Amino acid sequence: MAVQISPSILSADFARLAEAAAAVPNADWLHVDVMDNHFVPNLTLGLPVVESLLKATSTPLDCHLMIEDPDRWAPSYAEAGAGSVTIHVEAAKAPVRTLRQIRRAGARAGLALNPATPVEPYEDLLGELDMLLLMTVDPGFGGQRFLDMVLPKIRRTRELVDRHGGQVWLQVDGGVSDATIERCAEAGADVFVAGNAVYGAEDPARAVDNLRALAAKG
Ligand SMILES: O=C(CO)[C@H](O)[C@H](O)COP(=O)(O)O
Ligand SMILES: [Fe+2]
Repeated sequence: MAVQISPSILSADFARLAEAAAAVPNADWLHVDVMDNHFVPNLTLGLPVVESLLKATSTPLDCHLMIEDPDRWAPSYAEAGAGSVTIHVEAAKAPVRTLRQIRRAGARAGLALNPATPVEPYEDLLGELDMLLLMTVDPGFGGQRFLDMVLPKIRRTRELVDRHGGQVWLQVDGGVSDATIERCAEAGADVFVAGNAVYGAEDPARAVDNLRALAAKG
């Protein structure tokens, strides 16, 4: 699968989200971090902002829900028009039902795993998924240091996914930068979220191109 880059608007200016979207016309997705101050100790944005963003950009939205009770909230993001909706396995009580609802509403269904959550117990869920998100930091904040300890899990997940036909995208999120993206790609990731590495750069679009080129090497 070709490399995909999903800049995280968590690292952009929240008063200028439409401009942040326009700054990366070469991105495959815009990554939207929804945090509720319960599942993670930070509060960001919710459905009304996602609805406004959908009107402001044609880049598909990759919504990463770091919230309690995703079973209740996730389908609304898909119904609103998000291209991809990812729920955390640590928070979902009925992940299969919720993933099916996301797909039925026309979005790609994603399942996210924290760094300390093993992937093996979820092998049977692969058929319900369009994307597996392996967090490479503990979720909650942008600008954290990439956790190398997740690399073996990325490798094992790539093997699992390939054994099941290779349809499921493998996304990494957290501390992905010029310095770490090749290692992630080499381990088997194909969708790369980057917040600080894109919006902390002087030229965000150039940063996307650089990340893409480095990932393609890995
Ligand atoms: O989900 C997230 C944090 O929980 C963000 O998507 C992630 O941290 C991106 O920011 P950065 O690339 O700066 O680490
Ligand atoms: Fe994220």
